[in-house]
Amino acid sequence: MRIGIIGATGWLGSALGAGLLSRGIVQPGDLALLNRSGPRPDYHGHADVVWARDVADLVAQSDVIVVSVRPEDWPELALRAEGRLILSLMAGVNARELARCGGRIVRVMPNAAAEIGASYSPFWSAEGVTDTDRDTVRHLLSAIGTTDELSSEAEIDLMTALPGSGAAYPALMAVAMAGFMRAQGVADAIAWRAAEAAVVGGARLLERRITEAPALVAAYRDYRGTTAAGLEAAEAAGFSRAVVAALEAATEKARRMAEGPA
Ligand SMILES: NC(=O)C1=CN([C@@H]2O[C@H](COP(=O)(O)OP(=O)(O)OC[C@H]3O[C@@H](n4cnc5c(N)ncnc54)[C@H](O)[C@@H]3O)[C@@H](O)[C@H]2O)C=CC1
Ligand SMILES: O=C(O)[C@@H]1CCC=N1
Repeated sequence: MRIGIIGATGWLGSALGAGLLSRGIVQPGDLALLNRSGPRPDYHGHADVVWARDVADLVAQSDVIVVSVRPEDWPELALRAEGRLILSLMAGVNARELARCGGRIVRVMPNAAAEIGASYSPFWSAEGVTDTDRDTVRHLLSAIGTTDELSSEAEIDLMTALPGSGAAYPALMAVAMAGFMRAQGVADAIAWRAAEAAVVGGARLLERRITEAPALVAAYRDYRGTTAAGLEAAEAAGFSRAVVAALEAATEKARRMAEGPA
């Protein structure tokens, strides 16, 4: 099966291309790539991938087309892809709009952990997508992590807010934590290591047991010690409310983008 990636050297397109090649899901000669800056002599260690001349050339050389350009760049693509399976990674471009290209539409919401094969990339299939297409989608997404099929397109907007945000909120928390340490006079490198211990070490502790998070919070609270004091102050300052507000704002933005200009 020939795969085409539009936006192949961008953040996500590149991560997907790397994952597809390194896992042998696609052979280099069956991977057609398009970007704005033109062909590169090396693509993730491969010289023999196919660089398309333009969108029409990419479509001609692909059975499945991954659209990994930013939402604002979608209209200018003027994609015509009759009979092709289209995987759109774009936030806020709805299936009705995508269907104008003539292909069978699947919307996927990956995240930046695709870079390390750890994206959770739920997808939603529009009308006309077959069970064979679904198998193809699952197979391709295994290149960057795990997936589930969603039952409604509306859930894609929710998935755009989370998990689409990827490392954004952990990074924001790390910035605030390291900032506190530095403000107390702690050396830069040590301040960052302290933040890393909480954000990265904490995340690793929760890996594959995230449903135990409430019990973990309760366990810390039970000490009635320093962390309990911190958790209480965080909640009093609106920590959980801030998380919900962030996810509401991101979901709302995705919905507004999908509705198009007022
Ligand atoms: N970066 C992220 O964490 C996530 C991004 N997404 C979605 O994935 C899509 C891609 O995002 P990123 O990879 O982060 O963006 P990016 O800006 O890193 O990559 C987009 C690439 O598309 C290329 N491009 C734009 N117009 C083109 C055209 N006409 N022909 C060929 N190439 C063209 C750009 O030159 C760029 O390299 C976006 O629609 C975004 O909403 C979804 C989930 C997470
Ligand atoms: O921030 C964005 O718009 C992209 C889409 C989802 C995550 N990142």
